[in-house]
Amino acid sequence: MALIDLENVSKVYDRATRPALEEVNLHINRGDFVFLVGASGAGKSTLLSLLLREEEISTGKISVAGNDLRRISHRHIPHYRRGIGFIFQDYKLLENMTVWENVAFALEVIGTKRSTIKSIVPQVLEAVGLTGKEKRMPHELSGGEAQRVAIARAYANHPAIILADEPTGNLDPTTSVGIMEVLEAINRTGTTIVMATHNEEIVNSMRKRVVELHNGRIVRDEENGMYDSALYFPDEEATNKSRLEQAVRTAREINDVLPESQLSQAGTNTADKDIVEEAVDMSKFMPTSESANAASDSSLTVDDLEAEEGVARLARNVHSGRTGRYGQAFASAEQTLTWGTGLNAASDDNQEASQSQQPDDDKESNTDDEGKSSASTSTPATVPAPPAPPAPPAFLVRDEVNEKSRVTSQDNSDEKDGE
Ligand SMILES: Nc1ncnc2c1ncn2[C@@H]1O[C@H](COP(=O)(O)OP(=O)(O)OP(=O)(O)O)[C@@H](O)[C@H]1O
Repeated sequence: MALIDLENVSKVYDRATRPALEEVNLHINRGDFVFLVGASGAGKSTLLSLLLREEEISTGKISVAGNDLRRISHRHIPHYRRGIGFIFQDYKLLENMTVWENVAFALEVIGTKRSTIKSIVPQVLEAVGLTGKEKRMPHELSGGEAQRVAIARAYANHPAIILADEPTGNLDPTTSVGIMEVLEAINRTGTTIVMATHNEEIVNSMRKRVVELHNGRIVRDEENGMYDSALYFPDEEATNKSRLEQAVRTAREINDVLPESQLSQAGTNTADKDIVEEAVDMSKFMPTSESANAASDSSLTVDDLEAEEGVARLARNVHSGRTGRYGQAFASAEQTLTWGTGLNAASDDNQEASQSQQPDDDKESNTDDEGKSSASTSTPATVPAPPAPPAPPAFLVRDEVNEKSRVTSQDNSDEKDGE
């Protein structure tokens, strides 16, 4: 059984004229990263609300970690939610608490020991690049920093699942890259992430699984998917995207033989020109077929190569010098791969240092204000080892999901150490 299972799920809100979700079947495995896309009103938030048990399904069945959500009594809902981190578009920080307290509070309410909280909070804050900002109040943070606090809070308990509803919705593209770095790194520790988004750049760059909703129904469920679907909604833009993909593949295939100048001249009308320009732009970052073959097994496909890159490609696309779909001008990649070195495996030294170290608001962190990093790396963030989690919620222990997730995390951390 998958970690998250929806079987013929429908949701009709009171007084609604049509179902918000209709006959939805969806299976999400442990460790998956899933983008939920679709037009406004398609049902993305409703799906997340059902998973969080904020709303109840009308018909069908949802199982999360083996728990039938219809059978969870109201009294047990808070307990159920301990295994799930939730990130909102508008952060929902506690305004009268500092950064440190916001994260600590999330652990306190689930009964985590004070000593454990003292150990975990600095680790997760470091992981999201907020070391040095512990004493700040939410109103003293940039949007990106506030969202990092929200992520730290959601991840502090090392949940098996993180649900995110438009986490970059209020953020500029540069800041969004940093947020996606954090989410990607968390996902690589074994946490399943389901993220509703309208952000085309992110979806197209990261090439994760894409589930598309339309009028409450799933119309597409695609590995390494793109934001637009020419298949289902063949409007001009989607068609152009699809052609762009084709152009990119072609550019890759001929990368070795066709000079860039000739490639640039290939387009004749405006749409073609845009596509070819973008293809040329992207092809600069793509390995030639020779180097790809040398570096990997000959069965490796273009899709495989694309799927490998994720946030790095997002950063490149965002910083390629082009303006974005919404006309933004982008800063350089060096300025935005901000969240630093990730979370170190919790050595005794580290823990002692972080426990004894009082947060210092003026202390320089590797991330200053959002988008002004002192880190001068152009490589993607390293995979963090997860913090040592507090006692997991009983329902996840029962299903052994959290245990497996932690094993995966440990594996990842070991792998990273060995690299
Ligand atoms: N609490 C509610 N009561 C009644 N109808 C609702 C409620 N919440 C959502 N709906 C309706 O359910 C449908 C799906 O809404 P939902 O918020 O899930 O869409 P969405 O895909 O998340 O949209 P957006 O991208 O704008 O956030 C819409 O028709 C919406 O009007």
